[in-house]
Amino acid sequence: MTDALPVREETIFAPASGFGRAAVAVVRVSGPAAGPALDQLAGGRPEPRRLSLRRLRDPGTGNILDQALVAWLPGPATATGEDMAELHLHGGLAVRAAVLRALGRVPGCRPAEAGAFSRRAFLNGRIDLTEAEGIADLIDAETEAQRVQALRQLDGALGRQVAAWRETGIELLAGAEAALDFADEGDVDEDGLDAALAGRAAALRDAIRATLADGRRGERLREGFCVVLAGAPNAGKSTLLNALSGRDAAIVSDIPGTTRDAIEVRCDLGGLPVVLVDTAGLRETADVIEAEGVKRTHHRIRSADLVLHLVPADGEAGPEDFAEVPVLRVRTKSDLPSGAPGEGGLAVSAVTGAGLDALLDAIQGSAASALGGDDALVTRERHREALSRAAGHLDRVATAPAGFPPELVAEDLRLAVRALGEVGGHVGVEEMLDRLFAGFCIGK
Ligand SMILES: Nc1nc2c(ncn2[C@@H]2O[C@H](COP(=O)(O)OP(=O)(O)OP(=O)(O)O)[C@@H](O)[C@H]2O)c(=O)[nH]1
Ligand SMILES: [K+]
Ligand SMILES: [Mg+2]
Repeated sequence: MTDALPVREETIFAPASGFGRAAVAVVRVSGPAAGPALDQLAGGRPEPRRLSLRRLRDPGTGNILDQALVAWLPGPATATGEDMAELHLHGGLAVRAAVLRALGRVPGCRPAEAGAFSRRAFLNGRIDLTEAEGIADLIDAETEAQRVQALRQLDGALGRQVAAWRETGIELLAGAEAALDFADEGDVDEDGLDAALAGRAAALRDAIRATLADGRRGERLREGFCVVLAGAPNAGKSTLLNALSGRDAAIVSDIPGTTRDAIEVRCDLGGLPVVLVDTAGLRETADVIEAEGVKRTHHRIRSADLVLHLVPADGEAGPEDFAEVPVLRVRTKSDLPSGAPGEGGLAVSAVTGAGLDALLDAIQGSAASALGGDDALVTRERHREALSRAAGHLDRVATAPAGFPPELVAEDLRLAVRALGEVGGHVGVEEMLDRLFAGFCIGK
């Protein structure tokens, strides 16, 4: 990132490790007063980038607070780009509270709000927006596949690709601007330039569209593969949710219409994140609360990645209309004598456990084919929206009819570059102007 922003004036501090007692608690400090904070609490700044054992004292009273490992990390080559200090304390609640209190007394120091360290890292150009999102996703990752995807994004896979596209877009824009400048002077072959420009814009558009045609694998992996359990009341949905997740998450009873609110349980199936959703049984009902539950069920079904349509061995199939969502029919209560002959699908019994492993395998298989395949670069709707917009502007350039006003071509390229810049948080035009003047320097 090239847009240099001023270093923040304030110094922030916060525990970097979790809450609750632990062997060690790490407190991080970032900003111009990080050094003075070490001077006042630790009696000086140790050798940079080395952990040193120090007695921490309250700067007001001189009382010893803890024995801690202390690091002095002068900027700008730090996580935030600012001067930083790290205090590795004994992880007791009172120790940490006392040290945080003492830091609060250092002039210019204040507690950090959520995300403040990453925000500074972004503002100081240490990471781009996609890397900041990668950090957040890595911290939130619950399954192996999510961890791998988050780390790939933190490592810059998406950021680098989009930056390369943006570079190409800036080159095209510079070319278009130059053509505009010299159009009146008659020393540029306008038709030839237009054809080349259109061809390169089309290639860039196609590259972006190919990346977008990923079946939303990246977003689904972040959010979890959503499996909705649906069927008539008393089909055994809540019982099956509990059996599949190994948790007593949903209320079960022999009263039809027990479940009203959708109940979600997140699971790890072979390293893949799967969200199981229990829903209200589908039926016409005069009960307003149950009717609201049924409405919510329909909503859940529409946004599902897979619907398990539960049909009890001893009962009716219930409604069959599940729109465009993939449906797996599951015959429940297979321990009961069957009223109707089985018509394919899987048969399970929550009472005997029969068929549960096969059902889990089937769910895992669907999740694997939806989430697996080539590594997805796009992991959020934000990326998808900006990239689609960029591709749309490039498409207008690629398909512009002969004689299309060059100002409008340049404007579309500018908007495409801007949309690409939004992905990584680079939206400045300075860089573009630098390049324009550097690449087309003709003594004007
Ligand atoms: N024999 C047998 N009974 C089951 C099985 N699964 C569920 N049941 C019983 O079927 C009844 C309904 O189970 P629920 O899990 O509450 O059914 P549901 O589909 O969630 O019902 P609603 O929330 O009312 O739509 C309960 O009495 C369960 O004990 C099974 O595999 N075998
Ligand atoms: K029930
Ligand atoms: Mg239920």
